[in-house]
Amino acid sequence: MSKTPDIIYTKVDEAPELASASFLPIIRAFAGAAGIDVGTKDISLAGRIIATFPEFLKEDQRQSDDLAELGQLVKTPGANVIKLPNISASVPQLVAAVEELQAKGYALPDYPEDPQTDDEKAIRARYDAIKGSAVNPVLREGNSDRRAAKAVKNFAQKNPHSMGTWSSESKTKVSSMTGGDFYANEKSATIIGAQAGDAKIEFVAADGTVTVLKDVWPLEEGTVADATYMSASDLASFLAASIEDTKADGTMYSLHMKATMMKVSDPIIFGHAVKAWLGPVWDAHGDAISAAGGSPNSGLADVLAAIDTMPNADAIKADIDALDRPSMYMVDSDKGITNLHVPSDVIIDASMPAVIRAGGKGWDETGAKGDANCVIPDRCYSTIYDETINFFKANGALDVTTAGAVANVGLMAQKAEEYGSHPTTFEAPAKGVMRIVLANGETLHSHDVDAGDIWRACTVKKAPIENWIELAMDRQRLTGTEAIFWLDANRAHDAELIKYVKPALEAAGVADKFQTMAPREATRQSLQTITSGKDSIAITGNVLRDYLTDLFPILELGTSAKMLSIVKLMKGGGLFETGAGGSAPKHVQQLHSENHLRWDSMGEFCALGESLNFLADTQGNAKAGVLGVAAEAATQGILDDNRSPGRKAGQPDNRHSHYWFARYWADALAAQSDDAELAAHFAPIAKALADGEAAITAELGSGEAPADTGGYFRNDDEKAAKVMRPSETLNAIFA
Ligand SMILES: NC(=O)C1=CN([C@@H]2O[C@H](COP(=O)(O)OP(=O)(O)OC[C@H]3O[C@@H](n4cnc5c(N)ncnc54)[C@H](OP(=O)(O)O)[C@@H]3O)[C@@H](O)[C@H]2O)C=CC1
Ligand SMILES: O=C(O)CCC(=O)C(=O)O
Ligand SMILES: [Mg+2]
Repeated sequence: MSKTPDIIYTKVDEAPELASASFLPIIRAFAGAAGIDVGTKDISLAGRIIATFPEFLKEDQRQSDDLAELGQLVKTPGANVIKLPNISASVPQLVAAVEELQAKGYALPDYPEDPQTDDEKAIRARYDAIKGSAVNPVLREGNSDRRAAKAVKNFAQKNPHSMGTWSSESKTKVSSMTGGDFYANEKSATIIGAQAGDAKIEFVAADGTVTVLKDVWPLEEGTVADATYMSASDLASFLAASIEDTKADGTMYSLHMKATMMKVSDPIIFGHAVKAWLGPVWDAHGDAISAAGGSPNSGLADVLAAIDTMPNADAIKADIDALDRPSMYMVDSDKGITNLHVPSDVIIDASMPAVIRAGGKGWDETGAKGDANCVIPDRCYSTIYDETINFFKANGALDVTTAGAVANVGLMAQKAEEYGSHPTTFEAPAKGVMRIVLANGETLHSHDVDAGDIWRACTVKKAPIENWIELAMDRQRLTGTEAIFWLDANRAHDAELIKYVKPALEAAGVADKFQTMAPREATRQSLQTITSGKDSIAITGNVLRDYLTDLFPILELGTSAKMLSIVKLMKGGGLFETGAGGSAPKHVQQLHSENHLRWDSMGEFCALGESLNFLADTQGNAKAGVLGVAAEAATQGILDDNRSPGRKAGQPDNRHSHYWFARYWADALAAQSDDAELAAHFAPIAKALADGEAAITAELGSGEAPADTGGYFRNDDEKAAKVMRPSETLNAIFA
């Protein structure tokens, strides 16, 4: 068996993958000089699709299941993985990726939108496993430590990004249900003694017939197990009312969900919103639209495309146009893409901070800026956005130049909480009872449900909870700052967690260093703390980890892409995620049309330094330590000299920032005295990089439209290398 590389750098999609075409060869050249082997694993959407269907493909088209291999590796002490953001695909994205691969000669099966035969159902199940957030939960075998490196925070304070102004007159608000939601119906318990073992999830129909929905659901001792549901009829009433409410306010309508991460429940909720928006048109034509292949769960775009194929398309569209609706928050007003078009276009962790950063503003169909009604049906976490908006209305926008930082310690390991609930989420088939039956025959939780109610169960295991509390204690001790457990004693699940947290803090004698507050109160207090220039640590569950590590960085730094994002794996390895941001589809479009890549690799720079230092610490690899310290100096150099990419074609872009990173890195290695061999090796490289500056920056170009990388979901490696490594002078230095 071949040796596992010292560091694994993931192959992903979209902008970060394009950036890798330029940056990875540089990393390999530097690491190679120190005898460090950097391998790759393909976790891209296209790669995962190809790995799933070998029997449809020619021998030379097949590829290994790298995600599964990586999923094993992260459970070993030697793991050292740099994980870039990958696509968590909605159905429209998945279908587009399959179509691109088919056009490239991969004889993949079509995605069965409406599977009928057993074969189609089996194919659909295999595709569904690729859908949504299929990667992160597999790799996150540890809890999350996300924060801005000191240098990054200092840079943001000295170079504040643009922020919209907040007025106390703003009509922007968050709207949530007042009952019947997941928050209202949650039940939670900790598994003890004979309750442990394989549980079942069952649906009991009104006539007593029992259907087993999940046969083997292992629940270990100490696991916190929850169940809850959202009433479909309460949701529908709420959505209809929220449209009227938006009209009365004179604002624009927007819906904010996480259809990628919550890949079962949230597309259903999204579908309800599409149906509510279409109102009487859906009532009249819904069945026919469905028969024509239109699925509201896939968004308004999918429904409109189906209508286009119908004989009475014009009449239906006229009815839609005639609806009395408020204005709509747009994803792209130039292209007519509404908030309801595609479920993956408006992802709450990025979309709500965008509205808040802009001073509560969105853009409507005409491209006009205005206030928005931000509809977030469930109340479990919507309060954080509501409170943030209230805070800025009362106090004005955050002053970036003086604000402190909110770091996050997030409970994430082993598919913690809601983000692990996909296999245990069900739409109730009829009126009846949903229940969890334990190994000992006891019913743990049960709910009376109606047809269409969205019921889900989820768990968090004991070891991850204990590890999370320890991580929180470590971070608090190392920083000495305010530290808040964002837990709501009135919420069933949080109350179970508090039973772990309180005694653990008391046993360690540090209870006085921590506070526990419900999300709304914790939001207010954290905003007060950073407004006064101090720092806070938010210790949260998995969903708030996701939301807060975009919300605060986007307010404080302008983007979450610059965050340090460390996952201390529970088996001893390290997973270094690059930033908290996504994969920025807009950036790819800009590269293709203008040959400018505005992706900022700051997240990769930070992760690289951490990964090398981790290699030094865990493997006693002194050369890795020298490279790691030098990489940190290079990151500092990028910040000090403002070498990050500009947004517009013609400005220095991602490729330029990699040149500068290489140069600062080589300078630091040449200048250090801990390793004479490395210093001698890098001295001539540093000189060549400096001497070549004029030629290299000219060759790197930017703004010579268009650029062809040979694909969107699957680039042609040679073409991508040509676009992303256009400087012969630079390439020759690392040849
Ligand atoms: N960890 C992971 O694997 C994650 C994956 N995703 C996936 O990414 C895709 C898009 O997600 P979405 O949440 O819409 O976010 P985007 O990737 O579109 O990011 C939102 C905006 O943030 C800015 N941004 C993000 N990263 C960078 C960067 N490195 N450099 C400069 N600017 C940056 C860009 O602003 P501007 O356009 O103004 O330049 C961008 O448009 C989806 O497929 C999603 O599933 C999302 C989150 C995390
Ligand atoms: O896995 C995903 O889809 C998104 C993850 C994410 O947004 C995060 O962890 O911040
Ligand atoms: Mg996120």
